[in-house]
Amino acid sequence: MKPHFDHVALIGLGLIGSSLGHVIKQHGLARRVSGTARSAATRETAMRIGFVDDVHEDPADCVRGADLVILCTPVGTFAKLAEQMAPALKPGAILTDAGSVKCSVIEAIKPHLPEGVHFIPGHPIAGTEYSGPEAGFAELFEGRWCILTPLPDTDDDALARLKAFWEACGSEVEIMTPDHHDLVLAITSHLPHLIAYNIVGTASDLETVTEKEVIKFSASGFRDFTRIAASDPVMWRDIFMNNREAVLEMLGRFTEDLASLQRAIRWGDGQALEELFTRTRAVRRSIIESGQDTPAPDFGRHGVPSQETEKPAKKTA
Ligand SMILES: NC(=O)C1=CN([C@@H]2O[C@H](COP(=O)(O)OP(=O)(O)OC[C@H]3O[C@@H](n4cnc5c(N)ncnc54)[C@H](O)[C@@H]3O)[C@@H](O)[C@H]2O)C=CC1
Ligand SMILES: O=C(O)C(=O)Cc1ccc(O)cc1
Repeated sequence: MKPHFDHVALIGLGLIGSSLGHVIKQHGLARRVSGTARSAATRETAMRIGFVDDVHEDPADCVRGADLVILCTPVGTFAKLAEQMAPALKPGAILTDAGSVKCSVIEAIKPHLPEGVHFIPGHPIAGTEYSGPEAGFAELFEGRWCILTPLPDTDDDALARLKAFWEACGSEVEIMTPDHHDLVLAITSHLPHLIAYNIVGTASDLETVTEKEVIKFSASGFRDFTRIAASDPVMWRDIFMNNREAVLEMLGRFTEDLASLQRAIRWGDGQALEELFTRTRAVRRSIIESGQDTPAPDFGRHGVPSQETEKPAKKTA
């Protein structure tokens, strides 16, 4: 495939950054791929696996001369990274991100944007509960959606180039406004994670049921929740801190609906339960028919679930 960009810079080399490195290399989408990571261990791992050509500790060194820069760190880091990178960004470069939230990301980055840099927020709806540089794989984005939320003044040509890049990574691209993105993802991704974190937390807090029993008798429903609740704590802390309004709106609706289920159980209203369960089964069928149900393949399971993978390098005096 003809390179889409000459030089791509990946800021953050976890699941998303390493998967992008792999797919860019596999399909020859760039002549050179640079990466930033805070720790020497992550930089060494990235070079050993070979999904980048060079690594840097300083994000400004990484983006110098790059024509596509992709932020792949937790969304709470974006403002500081944008400030650090700004003086080194090349005029005409495209700056994008993979963050799971869009409105607050735009607010965080826009004040630092130098003149002539095309900023196009993005979000691949593709992931696993694994994190770190060993979790990535080239097929992560295949058949998955990637949402782009261009700003009113986004350059058409830059948008077309970024869209073509994501398509070459295997994704289908959908364009929407940042507000709409945050509302849709609040119900389809953020709330399900909150519910998973909550139910696994509740189960582990139960005094009358031992942790051993929770593990031993976990039916597949609970096990599915534990997979989601093993997702990176820092990444998800940042998502909830940065999509507050939309998550609270959806949580309000969710708790109202939960209360009506509680009422149906209390008053023995089996018909209400059956009607809802029939409706939800149809939703599941539609997802299967749309082809969005394929789980991430096993080769995406080499990272680290449920713990931060890269600690910042200790400062030496
Ligand atoms: N994990 C998933 O399933 C998906 C994640 N996303 C988004 O993509 C972004 C990256 O997520 P993952 O790759 O999954 O996370 P990850 O935890 O696997 O990787 C993030 C990397 O960034 C590093 N990092 C943190 N702060 C940094 C800083 N200030 N400077 C440099 N590096 C720093 C971390 O140490 C880690 O190595 C997040 O914004 C997340 O919301 C989007 C789609 C799916
Ligand atoms: O592993 C899962 O179930 C996910 O939901 C992955 C995921 C996590 C965060 C995103 O912003 C998009 C996709």
